[in-house]
Amino acid sequence: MATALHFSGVKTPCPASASSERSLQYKQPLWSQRLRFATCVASNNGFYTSAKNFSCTSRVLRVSCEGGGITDVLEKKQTDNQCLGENEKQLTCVMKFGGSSVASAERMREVADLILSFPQERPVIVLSAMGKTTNKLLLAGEKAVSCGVTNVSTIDELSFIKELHLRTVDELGVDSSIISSHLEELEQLLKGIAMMKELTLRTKDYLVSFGECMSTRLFAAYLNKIGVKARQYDAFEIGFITTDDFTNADILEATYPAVAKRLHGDWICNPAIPIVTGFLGKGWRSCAVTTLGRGGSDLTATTIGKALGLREIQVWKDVDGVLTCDPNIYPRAEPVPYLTFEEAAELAYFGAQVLHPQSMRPAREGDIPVRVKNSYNPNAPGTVITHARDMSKAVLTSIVLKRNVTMLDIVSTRMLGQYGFLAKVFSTFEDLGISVDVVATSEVSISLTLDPSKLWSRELIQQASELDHVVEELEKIAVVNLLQHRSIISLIGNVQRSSLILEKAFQVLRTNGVNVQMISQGASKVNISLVVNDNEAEQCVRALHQAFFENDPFEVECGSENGSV
Ligand SMILES: Nc1ncnc2c1ncn2[C@@H]1O[C@H](COP(=O)(O)OP(=O)(O)O)[C@@H](O)[C@H]1O
Ligand SMILES: N[C@@H](CC(=O)OP(=O)(O)O)C(=O)O
Repeated sequence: MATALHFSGVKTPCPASASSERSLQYKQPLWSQRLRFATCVASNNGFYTSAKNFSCTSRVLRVSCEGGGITDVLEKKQTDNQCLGENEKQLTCVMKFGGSSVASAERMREVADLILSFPQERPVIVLSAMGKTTNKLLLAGEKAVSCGVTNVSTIDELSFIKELHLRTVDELGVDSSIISSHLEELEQLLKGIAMMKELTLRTKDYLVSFGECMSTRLFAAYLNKIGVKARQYDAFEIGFITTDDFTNADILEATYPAVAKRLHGDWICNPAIPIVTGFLGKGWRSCAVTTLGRGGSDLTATTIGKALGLREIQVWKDVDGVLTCDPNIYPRAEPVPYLTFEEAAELAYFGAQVLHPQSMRPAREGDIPVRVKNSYNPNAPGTVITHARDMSKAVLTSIVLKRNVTMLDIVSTRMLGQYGFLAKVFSTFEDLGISVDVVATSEVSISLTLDPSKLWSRELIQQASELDHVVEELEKIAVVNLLQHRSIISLIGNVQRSSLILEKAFQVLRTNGVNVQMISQGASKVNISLVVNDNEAEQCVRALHQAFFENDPFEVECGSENGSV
């Protein structure tokens, strides 16, 4: 049945006219009036016709129909799934907003408006914790270990988190009961840590989960308050099944069908925008809350994208996309318009904080484009990451820096031609559970770097003794030189043009008096890695950026037409 459209926002006066098109402006976002789920009908002096071309942006509804003037616009209310049009039965995309995008009530309002400005989408929203909440929670946990139970309530970071979330409740005008039990439980947990004088990896994951659990509840409540039907989900309750590697868990295959069933099923039964906690999962054996590694909400988003076979995965950040280098090292970094999954994965793995290292895998497997956008500057085109792109003109795409890397030079004590040397070296690392980043070998020696993220997840003292242990084990078969405070500079680009890249890179490094201690061209064909001293690394990145992206006479001299030099 057609009923008059009662938007709570005030319509701008719009006299009846002979025009076949009407634009109506509303104070409230139209989406919040659930117009998305309505069939719009235009009335021509009492004769109702299905509106042709019914479109709306956030606050403007534009309706046109054949056969004369429109005097009113009516909607057919949707009450249940029977009313979902065939193409409305699918969610369309996932939009992930990182901590910087939801750092305050004001930012949450802007993000809500941003989502509503895509009325054609039926998105799944993934959120990180507000601002720097995850860091604060970890610090609070560390302080709790030694501060004594009675002092827990005075931990600065706990006060900060409480104040931030309660202020956000107030400013958004939502009910504080949606997060009050979480805040109480958080304090109890910190008291538990203080009592035990211990913060295990498992407890760390449970502790940081409060950040995402609260941000999603706040945001869902706000959407519901402004009339946009939204439903909050804790990822660990809807099928995000992971390994039990606390602080760095991997998503297991069972996740995809479970998440699809839950989100799709709920949408079909009772459509409401899903608001899902990023970063969190549930260990398959422990059944405890796990986390996917720092920045893991990107992986949550791509996992949902693949699970539901969505059209696009959007990750909204505070930068205009993936940039030519870290803007904190060199502010003149430029957005990269297109990347392949392989380039993006390599970039993330080698240290570009902008994407989680594992996040490209589900997107690549599902062949779903990932768009990296700026929530502070939505009009910027951002970066589109797909399976393939035109590489004919590509030389260098981005420069990435990974600091504080440990390098090992391992020289066999045996004669040339001794088989099994490489196998012995790598089995030592396997036994110790340490992964290796960059490798260069000759018949009797290996230089390699150790993945710092695997070491970082351990206590500092443990790290030092693990390194001693590595050296001890390797010294049974080789002379080992442990070199710390190194950096890996990764040149992500078209390795088909490696000679050109290397020629140019080495000229820059020589001019800057930098000695490269190791070089490796990965099998991926998109990455050349150079190892230099930590204290020279940032200067190298800036000089390389200037040479590759800012003044380019060199390419004309060295590059040949077909790309090989
Ligand atoms: N190559 C790069 N391109 C874009 N941003 C980068 C790059 N390297 C480092 N960054 C940093 O990554 C930040 C965005 O990632 P992150 O903080 O994880 O975003 P969010 O919390 O919004 O998901 C940027 O603010 C920027 O400082
Ligand atoms: N809050 C988590 C997860 C995350 O993905 O955050 P962000 O999207 O802000 O990088 C972290 O800080 O690691």
